[in-house]
Amino acid sequence: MSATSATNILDRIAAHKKVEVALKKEVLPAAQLREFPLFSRETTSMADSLRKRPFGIIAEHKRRSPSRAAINLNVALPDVVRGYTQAGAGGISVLTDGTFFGGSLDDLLQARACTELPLLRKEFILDPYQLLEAKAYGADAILLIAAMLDSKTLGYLATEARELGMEVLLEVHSAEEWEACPSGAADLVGVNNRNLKTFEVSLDTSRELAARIPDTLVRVSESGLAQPADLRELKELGYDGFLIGETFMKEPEPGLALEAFLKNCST
Ligand SMILES: O=C(O)c1ccccc1NCC(=O)[C@H](O)[C@H](O)COP(=O)(O)O
Repeated sequence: MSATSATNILDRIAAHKKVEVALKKEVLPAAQLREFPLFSRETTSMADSLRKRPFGIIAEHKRRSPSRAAINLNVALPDVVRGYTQAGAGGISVLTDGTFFGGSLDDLLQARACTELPLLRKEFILDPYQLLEAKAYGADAILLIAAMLDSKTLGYLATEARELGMEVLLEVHSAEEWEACPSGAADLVGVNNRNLKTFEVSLDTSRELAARIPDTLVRVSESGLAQPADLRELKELGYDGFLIGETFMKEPEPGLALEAFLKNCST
């Protein structure tokens, strides 16, 4: 996709999501989600899992994306999730958006059946209904994107997620976005290196924001991480976690790719 057509990707996703969520509420009322067996499951802390590892990687299941079209349509999700688990991931991110990323809530459910690691529901969350879905399908943590939410909605969704026992990964793209976030809304702060207007990736975003985020929060660098040396540098700057999708998913066996990557992080 060209930079021009990507200019308003978050706006386009948000417009689509509003319609999608309204339809889903008609088909499956919120009260029924609360009856799902996993709804009462005790969650696992993504923050703790990342912090206890030398390099806490949240490895992502990602078939395709607006910036890359097809990344890997040939691997089975259970193989990816089991491979990531065996390789030493600190957590797993599952993209559940269908239209733009080719994911689904069924992917999250399958992932839950394949690992005890904390699972992040990677979704464009605008409505508390999506939090109920996340819990019902096995998530331990959810993503809130500062660029998509006003401060009041962000604070409200964060509180609701915590009441359901899930942690909040709050994603920011700039210092301005971070400063505008309500305090206390995040358990983990994700600094996204991908500019969602141009799709360009620059680790300078993580470098610039590192010192602005207090070390009481788990700092996660997201997107465009392809080299173990990048992780070593960002760890020195204070990052506890690293969200990585394409680098592993573009390989025939993403789990083996993560295993090799982690070996090189420590050498
Ligand atoms: O990846 C995209 O093209 C994208 C476009 C628009 C909104 C979000 C997008 N990605 C979501 C993510 O946050 C990444 O999948 C995640 O950080 C992993 O990134 P990468 O390691 O570069 O696959």
